[in-house]
Amino acid sequence: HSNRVMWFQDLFPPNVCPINAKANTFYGIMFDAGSTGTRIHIYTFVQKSPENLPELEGEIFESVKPGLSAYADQPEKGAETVKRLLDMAIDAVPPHLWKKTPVVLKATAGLRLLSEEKAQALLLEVKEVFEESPFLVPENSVSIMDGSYEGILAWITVNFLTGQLSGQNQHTVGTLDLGGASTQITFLPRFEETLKESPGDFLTSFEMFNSTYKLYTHSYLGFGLKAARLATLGALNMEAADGQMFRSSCLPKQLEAEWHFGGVKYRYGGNKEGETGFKPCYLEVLKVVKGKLHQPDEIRGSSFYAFSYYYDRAVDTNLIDYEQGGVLEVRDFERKAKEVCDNMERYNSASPFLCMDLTYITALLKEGFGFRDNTLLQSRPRSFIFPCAADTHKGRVDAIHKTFLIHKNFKGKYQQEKKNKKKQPLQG
Ligand SMILES: Nc1ccn([C@@H]2O[C@H](COP(=O)(O)OP(=O)(O)O)[C@@H](O)[C@H]2O)c(=O)n1
Ligand SMILES: [Ca+2]
Repeated sequence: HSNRVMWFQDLFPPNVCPINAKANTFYGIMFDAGSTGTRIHIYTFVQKSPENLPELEGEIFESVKPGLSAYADQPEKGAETVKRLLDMAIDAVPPHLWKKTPVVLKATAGLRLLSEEKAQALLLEVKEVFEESPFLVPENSVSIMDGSYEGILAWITVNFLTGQLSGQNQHTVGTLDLGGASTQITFLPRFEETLKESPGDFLTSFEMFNSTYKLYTHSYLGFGLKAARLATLGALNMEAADGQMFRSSCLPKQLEAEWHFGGVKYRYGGNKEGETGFKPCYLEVLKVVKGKLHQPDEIRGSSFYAFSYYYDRAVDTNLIDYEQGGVLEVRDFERKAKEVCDNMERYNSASPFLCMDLTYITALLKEGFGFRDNTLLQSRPRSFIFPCAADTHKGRVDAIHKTFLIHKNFKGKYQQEKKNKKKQPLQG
């Protein structure tokens, strides 16, 4: 693939990727507190001249598991995981810039699922860690991110970085993010009908680069991959699972195991005597999604950019390449689900949940959102869009995509590059 010149290589020339401090360098620290893990992004920006906007020069990334919500009952321990990540920033940012470097944490679905009380306790402890650090702590620096904002940021990132938000012919692509606890769908409606038929809170307008965008976006809480496992097992929203055994036809017959999620321990297993395989599993999973999601007509035919667990499971089952990603159809997930579920014993080296996960993805796409079998999904590794991303982060499309700050910062550079470079959108 080395002969494929990507337009963004000029945005992020490899030789400027490493972080090296210069006089006009400044930093920003962003935490993505997801339901399955906490991640730190330490960004370096460089202002080359006073009239130019600063440019992103590099990123340091690190992550820990589990996510903050696993510490629902030990908020101090949760905050400690944040502190350990923040210590990396102490090493990465030169001391004279500490006081000018903002630190922000945005929590997503894991904390949304907790009680207000437990979520606030965690956020408070994190805030304390920030305040004890030498960094700049802006107001409201530690908060739960709104679900529609989460969807919009992903959409902007993908479409901006693929060059769709500048110039005339804007062919934006919708985004599908499948997290651990929630899932987002975001697209730019082309038909008046969609705007009329959608619930009011599914539509959000915002302005960027002198255009107004009215997006369809929604975050479904409890429909992330891990939450869906619990829902399928009938164990979602159980404060204490009391050692109860949850069984499913989506799991290997003989399996009996334990699983921790959101600070709760669950026992789960296969249908020892009963049925297993794709058919009964699909029926089980169907109960979780059927009639629960809004189905905008116009998405049936359009293609989407799918990442997070869509990407992970597609890679796990060799539907796409880890480095390159690829294009697949909704029915590819179904084909794989059948293959895995109907040969469960053969797949026992992988996660015992592989059958359930693939079946859920199939049901979510088809019965949940109403996609057609042949709807195209692009699933790309994060490194495809962010070639400078740290190696540890390869294969991940960033789900929180670092706030408007960065998009604003890219603007000047991007327009400059476009003049003498043909952009190459993501394609098969
Ligand atoms: N920077 C990141 C962070 C997470 N992810 C993916 O997001 C999924 C986990 O979701 P999450 O822990 O953020 O859960 P939510 O809080 O979004 O529901 C995994 O598939 C991760 O690989 C990503 O692609 N890029
Ligand atoms: Ca996420």
